[in-house]
Amino acid sequence: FHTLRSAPQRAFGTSLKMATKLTQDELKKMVGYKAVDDHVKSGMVVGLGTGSTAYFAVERVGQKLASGELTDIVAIPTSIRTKEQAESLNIPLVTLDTHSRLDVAIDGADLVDPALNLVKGGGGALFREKIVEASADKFIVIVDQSKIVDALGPAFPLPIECLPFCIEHTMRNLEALPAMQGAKAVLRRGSSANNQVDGEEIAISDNQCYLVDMHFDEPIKDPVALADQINKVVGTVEHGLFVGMTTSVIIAGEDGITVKDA
Ligand SMILES: O=C[C@H](O)[C@H](O)[C@H](O)COP(=O)(O)O
Repeated sequence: FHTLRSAPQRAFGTSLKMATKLTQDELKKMVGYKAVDDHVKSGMVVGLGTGSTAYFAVERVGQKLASGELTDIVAIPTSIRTKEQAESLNIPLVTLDTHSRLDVAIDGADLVDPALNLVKGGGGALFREKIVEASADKFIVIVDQSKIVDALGPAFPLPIECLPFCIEHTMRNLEALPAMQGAKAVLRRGSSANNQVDGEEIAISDNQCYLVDMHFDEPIKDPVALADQINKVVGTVEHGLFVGMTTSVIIAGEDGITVKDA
């Protein structure tokens, strides 16, 4: 997973300062555990996110099921990797085909703006994340302070999952969208948790699709318009803009944990 994430680079300005007190993993664990402790109750249908932060939420669900503190939980994973982690923890799994409504979904994010809009998909899991999280009554986002930005855009590229067929044509059409503001499309290469291919091979998503990362020089002015325009490009499957979906964001910062509600 970490190697797949290496394609888009994030600026870790604030987090380096925090790391002198708590490591990045300790911060991720704090918010992952808190999200489960605060929002997951026995009997719920729970969406399990993907990534290095969501990992700790999945771990916590597994712990609480094993101890008997939680019972009668079923969960829906948002990637093959999360499915494998959940199975290793004996978390009972179902799918959207049998459970179309979830009580809660918990996941990380690559960027969070002041309106709690997100960029997701740095780990390539955005389609399964979006279909699951759009079906949840509550969507809880867990991040460390480094993911909080004034506006989506330059701090982390926007991933778009696309069908492989004539990918260069689709990339040109994405670059030409008015709300794309001249962002440059880059086909993601390198390892993926799914196909375990290293080097210059094109990264393949869990859905056997390609990932195109849109690199912005300036803040995205209108995420709603951009999401709408991307959805109309033939050849795209889903994009990493999660607009108007967040219920709460739990943030680990140098002064402890804060919660922002939508
Ligand atoms: O595809 C990956 C997901 O959208 C992740 O939730 C996102 O990339 C954040 O991952 P992490 O918690 O590892 O920074």
